[in-house]
Amino acid sequence: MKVLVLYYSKGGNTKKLAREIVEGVNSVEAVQGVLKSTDEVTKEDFIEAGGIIAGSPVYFGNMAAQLKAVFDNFVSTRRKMEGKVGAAFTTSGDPSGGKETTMMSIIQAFLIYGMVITGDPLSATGHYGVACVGTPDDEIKENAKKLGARVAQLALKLSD
Ligand SMILES: Cc1cc2nc3c(=O)[nH]c(=O)nc-3n(C[C@H](O)[C@H](O)[C@H](O)COP(=O)(O)O)c2cc1C
Repeated sequence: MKVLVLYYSKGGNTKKLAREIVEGVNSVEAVQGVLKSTDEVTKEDFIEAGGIIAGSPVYFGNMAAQLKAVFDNFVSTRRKMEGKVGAAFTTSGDPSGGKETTMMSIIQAFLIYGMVITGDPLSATGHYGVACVGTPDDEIKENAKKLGARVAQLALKLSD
């Protein structure tokens, strides 16, 4: 079982979070994390994954155009994505700069792909996903690993 960790990052903050999340995915036995940027990802990565955790910097309270373009361009995979797990992560510049609205924009795309959404577990924040201002600190990195592990566990269960 593969879980795709997909990200766009210009300055590196969101990429740092993605790296922690894929570690969490790989902590679950029988699940392989696949870390891809929006430049690298292919339609096969979508189809082969049991779950996708997608992240973007907050751009005007929304996901960056580079991630939106992947969802737009991969629409032909939609019928093959139903029932897979989807989750979101983000980094922002300002504390109230739009982290939740950005994660919701990613979650909205997953819903329309027919996917099953999860937030981060209650042992992390129990909210919309993993998010931070700027570069992730140690606590956020732990939460990122927990989100990765949760999606991996759910993807395994849903594939039964
Ligand atoms: C075009 C653009 C729009 C942005 N819009 C917002 C915003 O609406 N709210 C916010 O808090 N930060 C905003 N930021 C700041 C980024 O979200 C923040 O610096 C982020 O951590 C960058 O991630 P990266 O290092 O992975 O590229 C914006 C940055 C850019 C370049």
